[in-house]
Amino acid sequence: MAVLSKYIDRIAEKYEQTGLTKHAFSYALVGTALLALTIKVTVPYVKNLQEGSAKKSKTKVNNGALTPLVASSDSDGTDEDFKLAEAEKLLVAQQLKKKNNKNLLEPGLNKEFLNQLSRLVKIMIPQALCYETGLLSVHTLCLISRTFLSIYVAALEGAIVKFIVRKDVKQFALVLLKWFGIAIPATFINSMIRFLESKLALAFRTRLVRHSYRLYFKNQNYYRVSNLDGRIENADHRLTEDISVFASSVAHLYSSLTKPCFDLMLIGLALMRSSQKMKANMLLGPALSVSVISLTAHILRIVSPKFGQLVSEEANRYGYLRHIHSRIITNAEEIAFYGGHKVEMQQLRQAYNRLVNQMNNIFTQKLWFVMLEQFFMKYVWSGTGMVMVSLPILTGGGASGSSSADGNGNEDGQGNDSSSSVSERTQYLTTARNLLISAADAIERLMSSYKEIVALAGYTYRVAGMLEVFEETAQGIYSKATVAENDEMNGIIEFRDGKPIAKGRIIYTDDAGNMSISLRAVPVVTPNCDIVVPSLTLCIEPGVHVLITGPNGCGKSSLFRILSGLWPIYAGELHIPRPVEDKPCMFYIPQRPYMSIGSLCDQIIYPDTREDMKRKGITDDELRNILKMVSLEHIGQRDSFDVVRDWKDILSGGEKQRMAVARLFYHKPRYALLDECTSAVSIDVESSIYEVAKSMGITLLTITHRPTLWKFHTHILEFDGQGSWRFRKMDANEQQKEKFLH
Ligand SMILES: Nc1ncnc2c1ncn2[C@@H]1O[C@H](COP(=O)(O)OP(=O)(O)OP(=O)(O)O)[C@@H](O)[C@H]1O
Repeated sequence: MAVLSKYIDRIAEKYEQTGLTKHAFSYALVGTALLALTIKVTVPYVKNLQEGSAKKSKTKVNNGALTPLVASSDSDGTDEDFKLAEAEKLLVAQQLKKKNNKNLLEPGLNKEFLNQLSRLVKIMIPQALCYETGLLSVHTLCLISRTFLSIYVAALEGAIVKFIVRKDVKQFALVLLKWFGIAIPATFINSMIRFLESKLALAFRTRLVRHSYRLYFKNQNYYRVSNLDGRIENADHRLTEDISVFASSVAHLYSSLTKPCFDLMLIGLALMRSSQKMKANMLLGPALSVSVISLTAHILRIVSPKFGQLVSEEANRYGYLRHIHSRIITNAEEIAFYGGHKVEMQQLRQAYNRLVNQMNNIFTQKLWFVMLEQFFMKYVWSGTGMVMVSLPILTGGGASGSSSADGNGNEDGQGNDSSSSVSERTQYLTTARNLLISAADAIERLMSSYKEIVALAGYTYRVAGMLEVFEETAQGIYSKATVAENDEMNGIIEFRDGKPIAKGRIIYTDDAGNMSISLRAVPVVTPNCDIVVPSLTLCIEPGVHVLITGPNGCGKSSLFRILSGLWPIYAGELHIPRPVEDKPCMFYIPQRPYMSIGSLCDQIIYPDTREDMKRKGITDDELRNILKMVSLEHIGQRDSFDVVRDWKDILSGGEKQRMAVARLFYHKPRYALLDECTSAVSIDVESSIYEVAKSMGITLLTITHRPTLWKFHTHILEFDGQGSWRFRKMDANEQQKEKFLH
């Protein structure tokens, strides 16, 4: 810098000889620098504008097609970027549409935030006397002790400087020793504050997690939230990441709000006391500092970006990125068979790019805000602090008298007086300076906690929103963006506030003599409110084995979802026998069986636990026998019942289906809902499975496309795919259908 200015000076001198003054030269230099800066800022902006309009015109020419036209002159890289940007825009548009549909408030420091926060606080601190309030009390005690220690340390440092100025070695050594002594409790309390903050965050998180897990598993909410309701995209992210960040920021905010408040209160008192000692005006300094701080805080509040919204959007995008990753992991084999890595990678890149864009946006907004914040806090406040500290000395009663005595070069006694007053003033100045630094630090933390509060609003919105949705879906209140009300539905589905009302009833029968399942005018309606079958009325008695047929998408599996209570019943009545302990009424087996985490035994008894199995008095030998019934005895011989393996990957498709049937034989329900559950099992094993099931007294409701299974059924329910259906007894010829087909 110095070399540069010398060089500029020399050039200016040269030009002075030609008649150009130094002033004119410096004006020209500053003007050129400003012009260069303006060009640097405006040119990229104008370029961006031009590119934006060029892209717009490109898409217009394409007549609104989703993929934009690719100009032949463009390089590959630009085309790729352009396509990604377009795909990203589509994603943004989709999310915006969803947001508009949700019609929810944006997160921020408002009444809604306070309401949501108070609801969450009640969950995190359920009683006045609990583990959390204990932690909070100890934490508060530590914070107060820390403030007292800071004031004491500031006073000690003032005394150290006083004894240095007085050249009093003995006293200096004594105070220094005290200063070291106090360091031990001070550092312990500092570390304790951090420890308690982490413990508090974990305690809050645990309460929230337990509460939300309870809700998540209430009334099959884990299914309803993702299948029947469209408000929460990634429940897993909200249940893990968001709750954790929310709990940490609440705990952090507690200490970053309370400690500065204590600091300010006690430091203010200490400062006033030391001003009083100096016989100066006690109120002038605090009044000045309060007005400067409130003015700067007001300016900062006005110009502060909406961090709450920004953080919430970032969390959304991060959640989406994780969602895509987990989809790829879940469907890795299918994607690999299709060779779909290009499409999947593009989707990942898009999701990542959207996250990066949002993060960049936050960084840019933070850059200018932090600059202004630092300017106020580091310079404006320091200046005010200097004025505050000097005011008692400049306006104080004792100061001027002693300085004039000093100046006149008085006798020894007066000389001693003046030197002691100088050391007193130095002590005051050092103590006041230290206290002011602590106070400034406290105010800075208070101001930055505003940002934290706004960010917390974002997390509160996501966590409280999740709990709200869980509570609603548990009660059967769903909201889906794709649901549209139209005239055709009016007779069947009733809408209130744009949401469909499930008016149908499930009635559990306790009559041991009537164990039939009956549907009375029940419509089959999808979660999007599409009516698949307008009205279904039938009665299935025990021993009435029903074969369900019809074209794809006609509502066969949907009927099972209604019977199992997964989908709401919008009208009519469903009568089912009340499930009694140890004997479920219905047991559903899907085409793609689910393998749980655990041992071979856990697979067979799912969803029972080992304790349930013991209680029912079922032995390992019986399990072996069940495995034999489904021709899986080799698995039982290969592994012990207790060995834990990844059964999803170890068993073949057919073996997994047979394992699912083993569960049926273990539970022995009244009715079995079999949804193409033996499609990968060989025909001979399949036939023996059906025979065993019937011999166990299980009534079969089977969806199948295999004619070989017809003979095991007595009735047939046929859907035509247009909403009509027929339920009738099968005739003898139909039962022997397989023979006719051969
Ligand atoms: N979760 C869902 N959300 C919205 N619509 C759904 C959902 N599940 C199924 N549907 C729709 O409901 C209709 C009936 O589906 P269902 O699964 O009952 O068909 P299906 O008769 O079992 O067909 P397939 O023989 O192909 O298994 C279909 O049009 C399907 O698109």
